[in-house]
Amino acid sequence: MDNNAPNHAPAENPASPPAIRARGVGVYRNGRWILKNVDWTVPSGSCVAVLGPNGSGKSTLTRVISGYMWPTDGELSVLGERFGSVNLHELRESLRLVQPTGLAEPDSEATAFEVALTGAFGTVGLYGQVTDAIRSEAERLLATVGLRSVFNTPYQNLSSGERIRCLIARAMIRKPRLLLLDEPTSGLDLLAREQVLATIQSLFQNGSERPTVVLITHHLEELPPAVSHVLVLDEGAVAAQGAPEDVLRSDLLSAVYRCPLQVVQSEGRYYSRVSPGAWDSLLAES
Ligand SMILES: Nc1ncnc2c1ncn2[C@@H]1O[C@H](COP(=O)(O)OP(=O)(O)OP(=O)(O)O)[C@@H](O)[C@H]1O
Repeated sequence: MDNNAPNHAPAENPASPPAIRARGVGVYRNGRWILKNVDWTVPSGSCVAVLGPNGSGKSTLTRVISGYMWPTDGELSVLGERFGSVNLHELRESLRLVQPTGLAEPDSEATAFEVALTGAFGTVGLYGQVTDAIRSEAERLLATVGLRSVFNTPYQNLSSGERIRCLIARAMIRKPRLLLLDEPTSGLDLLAREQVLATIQSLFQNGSERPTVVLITHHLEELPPAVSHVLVLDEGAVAAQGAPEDVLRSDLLSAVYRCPLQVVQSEGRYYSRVSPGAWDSLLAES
């Protein structure tokens, strides 16, 4: 990796502990390190992105942060609580992980509204007592993510983009302090992708109760302008981290993605353009 790759951790605010603080975090599985020596600090209330190609360790890092995978090495604190001395069950009450296809799929016959309501109880089905306050919060959140017109549509009939926005509304109903979005735009067409990105951006424009958001993605096109810090992973290690304008550089990302590309910036968004003639080198035998 380029020795000039930026490695700027965001400044820590002593008044509020960082949402995530990793020091030398590593994960060893099946005879190799799938995450290596990760130092990373995420300020509370920020929107950050984890970027990297397939197999670079993004999901592993997400699993570690959400307490579903235990690090082999290093120190990790999430929401001010240090792993090893915290009750993970209690910590998970304050964080939410949203994935297009998660382990716990919603009841497909439940309506979008009912799926959003289940977020209040952290269950797949709707078993708890639904109060008026929970109902009105679910309605407000579904409207915020642009799903007012499909309130009563069964989840199974929602489009892929509508489903992920419904899951974001579901995740937000308990006002999590940390929201992990693992490739929320995976498999979406352009409009659906932009609607999800607009949803994430809107979390940062509305209200003071916004959570810290960690967005995991392969593509720099999928970073909303709210992203203030980017962690780039390559083969389980930190390739670079810092402000988007410092990290989303053509040379750095060409090296990480093993593909000559040019990064174009426009109005807070970033786009990659594969360099003309790159295909010749991509098909060259090694
Ligand atoms: N439990 C595990 N045991 C062994 N190897 C694993 C385990 N989980 C992940 N890996 C390996 O670790 C590497 C990183 O995987 P991970 O899923 O974190 O990458 P990723 O960046 O999320 O990839 P993608 O973008 O394709 O989802 C891969 O080579 C994967 O095969």
